Amino acid sequence: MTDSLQRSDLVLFGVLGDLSRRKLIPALYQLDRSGLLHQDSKIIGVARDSLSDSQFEARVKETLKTFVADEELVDDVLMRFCKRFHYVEMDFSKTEAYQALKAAAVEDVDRVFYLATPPSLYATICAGLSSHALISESTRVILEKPIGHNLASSQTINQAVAKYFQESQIYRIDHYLGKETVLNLLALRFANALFASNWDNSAIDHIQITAAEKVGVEGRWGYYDDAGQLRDMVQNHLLQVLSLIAMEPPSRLDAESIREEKLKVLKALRPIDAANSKDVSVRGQYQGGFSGETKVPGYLQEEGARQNSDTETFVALKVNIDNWRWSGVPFYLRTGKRMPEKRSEVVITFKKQPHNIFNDTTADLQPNKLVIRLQPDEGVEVQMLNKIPGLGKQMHLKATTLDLSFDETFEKKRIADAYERLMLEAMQGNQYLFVHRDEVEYAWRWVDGILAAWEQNEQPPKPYHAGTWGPVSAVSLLAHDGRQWDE
Ligand SMILES: NC(=O)C1=CN([C@@H]2O[C@H](COP(=O)(O)OP(=O)(O)OC[C@H]3O[C@@H](n4cnc5c(N)ncnc54)[C@H](OP(=O)(O)O)[C@@H]3O)[C@@H](O)[C@H]2O)C=CC1
Ligand SMILES: O=C1O[C@H](COP(=O)(O)O)[C@@H](O)[C@H](O)[C@H]1O
Repeated sequence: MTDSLQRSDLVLFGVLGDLSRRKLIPALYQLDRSGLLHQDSKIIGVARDSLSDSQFEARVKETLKTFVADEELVDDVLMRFCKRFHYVEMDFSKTEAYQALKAAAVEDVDRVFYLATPPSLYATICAGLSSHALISESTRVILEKPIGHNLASSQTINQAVAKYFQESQIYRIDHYLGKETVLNLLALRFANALFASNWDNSAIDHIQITAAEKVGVEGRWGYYDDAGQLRDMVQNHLLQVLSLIAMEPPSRLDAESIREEKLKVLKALRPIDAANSKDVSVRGQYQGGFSGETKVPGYLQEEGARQNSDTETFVALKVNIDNWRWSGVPFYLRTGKRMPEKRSEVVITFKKQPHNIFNDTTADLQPNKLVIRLQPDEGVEVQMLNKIPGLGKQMHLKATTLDLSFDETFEKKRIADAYERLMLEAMQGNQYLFVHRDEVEYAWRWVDGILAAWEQNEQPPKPYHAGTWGPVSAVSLLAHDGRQWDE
């Protein structure tokens, strides 16, 4: 399988960090196990701890034992995988330290630099690489999110990186774009005439996008308190999902065509400002409560918490897209920590039939729904009405579900983690699952407007108990329009 693969080597900055341990190293291992790493590809791990190659190898093995299922840890793959690694100790902020990397990266191959570091280091790292002639035309750089804290800081980062890399060399990660089910949105929309012809305001009543997490902020209070749920989840993941659902059909399945269409959606988002933010946005912050059976602390009682923080851990928004296709179709977005369950899904509610000929008192003509379960239990379901079998003049209807679970339909085929797909695509030089600079900046422009409105209107987060679906006002947001969240 590796014959058709392009060789590229990976340099992983921040190889000892949380993201590398939990996601990147396990994902690279899985790619190797699936025969998707070129046989000669090398991985250089870079961080500032002083470790010999054998100490580093022990860390890699320990990471894999923790984050890869026992039955997937195969001895010969593990041996091959560890042989690919080399560790370089360096302080990223010191220009002279890049000499050590230069000495390790002697082969003349395509190279991908993955910056799994705080974004404040991106410019410094790019400058260090450049000063040691480690960047060529074929070099690519992967940037982790968040790209900045607002529009201004994201522009600063993007400009700094652009001094050293062309846009075609920059791969901005949004890991939702690597999820199997998020990609399936493209198949669902553009491979099925059934949906393609019903995908606008003539057929759709409204759309809900939920990304609920059961966990709290865990050990990430420092980072999270500075960000909040709007910056952490809406600015990137939810807006990317929304863009894929709302965009016009791209003419080709390539980076340029898809990104152009997503960008048009971002440009068409109706601003949320001080005049409307109280009507169309809800902020929440969790208090103590229960996660399943377990009692859990509130946000302000988490380890490392600063008292009186008014950072939101929940956001609900009513979003309008001001264009021809979506005029009059609201998109309701919600995302939060410490929800009752982990669930990300898109629910498309179609319009009701204009007239009921059935005269069935047991069921009014409930609208059809298309539910796209992004995670867990990945799948697609269509809710529709059917006749209950039976003789008699009177027809009785029943709400029924056509449920296509990926697990059953595709015979329990393993679903690859988003980072596996994204690293594979970056190493192969395919940019279509990565975010263009303009998308990042338009998303920030819109999000900055919401943040400014919250500040101007003094909209503090409303409390909700851990283990619930957010503050009551999130329910009112839809109730006000005669709708309710899909549970
Ligand atoms: N963790 C996650 O789940 C997610 C993380 N991200 C993003 O990924 C990036 C990395 O996050 P995460 O792994 O959590 O962060 P960590 O702080 O856990 O890891 C950062 C790594 O960079 C190293 N580092 C930092 N400064 C220097 C320096 N000057 N010289 C050498 N090494 C340095 C750290 O070394 P040391 O330990 O010595 O400080 C560590 O190995 C961030 O941009 C984050 O926003 C995005 C989505 C999810
Ligand atoms: O980027 C992030 O995403 C995770 C949620 O990702 P998921 O794939 O588990 O849905 C979130 O927990 C984290 O706060 C955020 O930074």
